[in-house]
Amino acid sequence: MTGSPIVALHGVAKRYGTVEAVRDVSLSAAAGECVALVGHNGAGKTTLMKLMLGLLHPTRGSVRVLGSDPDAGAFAVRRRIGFLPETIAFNPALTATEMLRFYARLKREPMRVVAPLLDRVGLAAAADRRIGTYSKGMRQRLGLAQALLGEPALLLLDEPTTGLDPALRGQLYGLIRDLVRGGATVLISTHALGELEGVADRVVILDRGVVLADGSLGALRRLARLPIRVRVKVAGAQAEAPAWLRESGEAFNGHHFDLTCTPAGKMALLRRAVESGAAIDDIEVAEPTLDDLYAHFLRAGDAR
Ligand SMILES: Nc1ncnc2c1ncn2[C@@H]1O[C@H](COP(=O)(O)OP(=O)(O)OP(=O)(O)O)[C@@H](O)[C@H]1O
Repeated sequence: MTGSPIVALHGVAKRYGTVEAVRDVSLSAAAGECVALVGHNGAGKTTLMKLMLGLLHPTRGSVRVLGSDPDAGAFAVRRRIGFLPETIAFNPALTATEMLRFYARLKREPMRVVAPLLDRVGLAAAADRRIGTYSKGMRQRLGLAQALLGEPALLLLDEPTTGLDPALRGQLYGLIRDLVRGGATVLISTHALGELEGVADRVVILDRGVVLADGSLGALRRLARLPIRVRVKVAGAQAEAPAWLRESGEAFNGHHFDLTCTPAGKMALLRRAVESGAAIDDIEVAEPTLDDLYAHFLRAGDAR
């Protein structure tokens, strides 16, 4: 990380009455970094974003955004932040152009930025249609255009892919990657760790207000050391399979054996299977998925 972080939280807690929504959270995001906040419902993702926006005051700890305390609410800082809330309600009677002009005025941005922004999010052709006629994906893209007003240095996107089909999700993540390449810092909250490959530089896994893990997907995979599953299909009957396979694998479905190995042991296992020659018909290797990784950290959190 170079320079001072764009977002820095230290020992942050937030209570709503008796509910401890966030407990002792420390995290940071550098310029040009995409950080994902991943957690189930109620994990504290939205609360963290609201703290970063200065909409909430922490019960404990410190929050710094773009070098300032967001609680102070300085306009110069707020205009450099873009926010896409989890649910955004637009006036259905207005067109996208009218709506975005309204938001541009609030952010003191010139009207000339509106048309290029709508083009950037793929809404140029529908710019003068009433928002009431828009699909969920189109409304979400309009929400993103609103968040992008003023070329923000920091973008907070609260569950931006909820309700989007896989193609639209891919487009949204493409846009996010472009913004990050352009130097913006992006924080995305999501339930779906599986979507983040190639998008998030870092992932912060949250559960019930606590950070369970924080690192790149590669680092989290190394930390979790989840086993690799290998399914071996034998050519003949299971009883005639090579002894090493019968001893170390679990017979499955008449012609298969299921085995697990560590990443370091994978090649040795595959060589052994290949050396068994015609006795083995096929080998399937299933690396742990991101959903497996997420489940692992949640289990580890439960055990604490
Ligand atoms: N204004 C509030 N008053 C009381 N409790 C609240 C308030 N806002 C949030 N909470 C509680 O704080 C906890 C964290 O909520 P938060 O909305 O931050 O989670 P989240 O991870 O964004 O969840 P989701 O994925 O459902 O949006 C939850 O238990 C929630 O019920």
